[in-house]
Amino acid sequence: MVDSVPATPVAAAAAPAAASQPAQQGQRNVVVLATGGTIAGAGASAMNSATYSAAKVPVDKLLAGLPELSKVAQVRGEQVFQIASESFTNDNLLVLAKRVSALVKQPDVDGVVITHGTDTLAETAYFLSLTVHTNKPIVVVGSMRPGTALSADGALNLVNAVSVAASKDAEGKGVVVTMNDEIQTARDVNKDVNIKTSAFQSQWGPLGMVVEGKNYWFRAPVKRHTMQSEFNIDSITSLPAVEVVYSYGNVPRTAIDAFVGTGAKAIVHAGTGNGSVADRIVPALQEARSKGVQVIRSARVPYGFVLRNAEQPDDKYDWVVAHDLRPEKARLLAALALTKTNDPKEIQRIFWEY
Ligand SMILES: NC(=O)CC[C@H](N)C(=O)O
Repeated sequence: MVDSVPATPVAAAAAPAAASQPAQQGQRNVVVLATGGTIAGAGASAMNSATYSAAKVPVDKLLAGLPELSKVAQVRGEQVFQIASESFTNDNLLVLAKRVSALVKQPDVDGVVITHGTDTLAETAYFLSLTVHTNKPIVVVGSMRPGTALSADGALNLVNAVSVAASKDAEGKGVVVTMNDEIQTARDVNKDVNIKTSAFQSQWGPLGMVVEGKNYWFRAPVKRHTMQSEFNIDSITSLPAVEVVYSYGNVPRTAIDAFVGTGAKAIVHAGTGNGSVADRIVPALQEARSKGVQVIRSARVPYGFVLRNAEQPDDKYDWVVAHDLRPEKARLLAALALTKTNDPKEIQRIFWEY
């Protein structure tokens, strides 16, 4: 563990804070909301690409270390949290989304960047895409190596994020993630690889690339997001409890019963294969449903998607399928759906549309 923040190649550049650099004419205004993660991490030496402390470097220092930002946009930073993203809670999501929503309403803000740990970055990005009503670009970014490491990836990822957030051509494309030169849509992207800088992947492919400050778009998202969303963070004050139960050979019903016992409103089953459910736990899920708990059938298999009434009779059991959403993203969509309805047909409609 590293107690203090050593001088870093990024931070040691010691340029004036990007926010205080003179504005270039016609520059767009981007706010960087910092939440922690490796992009704000620091290791003991340049060799420490994987052994380091996340969430150490404050946003002002991060921006000051990147004078290139002043060529891209007029940038100012805000420290919202300073945490590793595996420790994100529902409350963190609500606080962050409400701050983003407030900022995008300001006429002097053209785009917002969120710096974030990579472990749950895709969850936060998806939550923002479901709940913030705006056409302005929202970009979530992290890094796989701390700024102190050789070949650190955070500096370019952040410059790319600000560049996309400042772009007119990114308007209306929803929340995106800029890692490894790619522009990914929040809904589809996941952290699929650890250690490597090519960590963020989508089975449907990136929307485009950002190279030397210019965006190259190849496709656009078709699922509902931001302006088309029926969920709005401005009217959400808490999220219903939705929990994930992971499946495997010899799985017991213990976790399902425990979550029902602690008052879960929905259980997302991370099933094997096509979202299959072991015979031995089907009764536990049926009992949960009979007590009013929603059952959402997803898959632990990363690619493909779960079909309704394949593997299990969803119509008969009154269950919902998670489409192609990973269990952790299905948790978020189910929680938002439950703020509106308790009808599994409506919840299924929501899972098809978002
Ligand atoms: N690469 C990272 O950002 C991982 C660091 C940490 N586990 C986090 O998610 O915040």
